[in-house]
Amino acid sequence: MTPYLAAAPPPAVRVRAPGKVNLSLRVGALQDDGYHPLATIFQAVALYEEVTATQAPQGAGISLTVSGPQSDVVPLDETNLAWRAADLLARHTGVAADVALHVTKGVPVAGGMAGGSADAAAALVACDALWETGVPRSELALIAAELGSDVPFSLLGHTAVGTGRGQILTPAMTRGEFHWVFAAQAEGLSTPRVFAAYDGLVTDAPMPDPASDAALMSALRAGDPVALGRTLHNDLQEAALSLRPSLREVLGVANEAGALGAIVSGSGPTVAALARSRQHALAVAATWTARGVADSVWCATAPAQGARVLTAVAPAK
Ligand SMILES: C[C@@](CO)(OP(=O)(O)O)[C@H](O)COP(=O)(O)OP(=O)(O)OC[C@H]1O[C@@H](n2ccc(N)nc2=O)[C@H](O)[C@@H]1O
Ligand SMILES: Nc1ncnc2c1ncn2[C@@H]1O[C@H](COP(=O)(O)OP(=O)(O)O)[C@@H](O)[C@H]1O
Repeated sequence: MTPYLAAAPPPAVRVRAPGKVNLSLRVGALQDDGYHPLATIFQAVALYEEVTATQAPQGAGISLTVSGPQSDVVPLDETNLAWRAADLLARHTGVAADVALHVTKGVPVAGGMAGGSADAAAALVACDALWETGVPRSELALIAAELGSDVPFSLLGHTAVGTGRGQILTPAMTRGEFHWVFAAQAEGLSTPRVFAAYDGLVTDAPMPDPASDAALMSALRAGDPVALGRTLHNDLQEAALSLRPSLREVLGVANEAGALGAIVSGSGPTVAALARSRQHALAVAATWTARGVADSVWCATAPAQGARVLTAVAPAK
């Protein structure tokens, strides 16, 4: 009898990368390059995007599919951050960009939680492994910064201070696990629009200084969620609220539910609430759901690891 020989699967690499919340986001005045200087403290949360990069036939180029929550509103062309990441890495290394990308969404879209940036970080790591380009992490971080200000943090993960446009990172020391709840909205907010609203509200913003967050940093080092809740800060919050006034109620309901702190996540419209424990996180989530102020509610612990390979199928020998 002739043995059945299954075709070997093509080489493929699956990577996951986390979303984030800005524990503090301090924003300076608009610069000539179109960006605002930031002093921010990023924390990666255990809500993950997954990107699978599968070797495509020579000359096939890049293709992309997306699944998961809100995948219908994610672009499928060369504007997608995962696509741009594969293309940029290929140009950088001189490799032919023949790859089929699949993105599984696990972070709210256009929610101020950097889901697209996580896709870019994951695609960089996946294509680097698939193409065996061996680009060091430090160089991947520079490529990541070309794709977006939040992308280097998604590579790094955990908790870090971000300066410059948010791309210059210094890891922060933390203790223990924090319990977050997120109230997401189906309709996102555009990051440039929120920064523009900030410019309209705040004239003469001073240069942001990471030293302003000394109390927050000591709460992180102590693993003290009560102190962390009191020191959460977001300069973009009023701008996001001016564009989406209904978020005030979302913040109010979190406070009624006993959240240790509640803020708009980055440029919004997701609202992040810090809970005392996993049980308390579920209670805050239930209150948001019962009051009908969020389109979806997500619980996640933090900090979470940065972009990393989950599985890899090697080429057939
Ligand atoms: C606000 C933050 C906070 O972490 O994230 P989100 O809440 O949107 O996820 C980030 O600064 C967003 O980073 P990211 O989404 O990567 O933005 P980019 O692609 O670099 O820039 C998009 C646009 O946002 C504005 N922008 C971004 C970063 C910055 N430091 N100053 C800015 O003014 C600019 O108008 C820019 O053209
Ligand atoms: N892979 C991607 N996933 C989600 N959105 C993407 C992606 N690539 C590009 N985009 C575009 O970027 C916008 C913001 O993306 P996202 O990272 O989810 O939000 P935010 O910048 O608020 O954290 C989306 O509205 C979408 O048009």
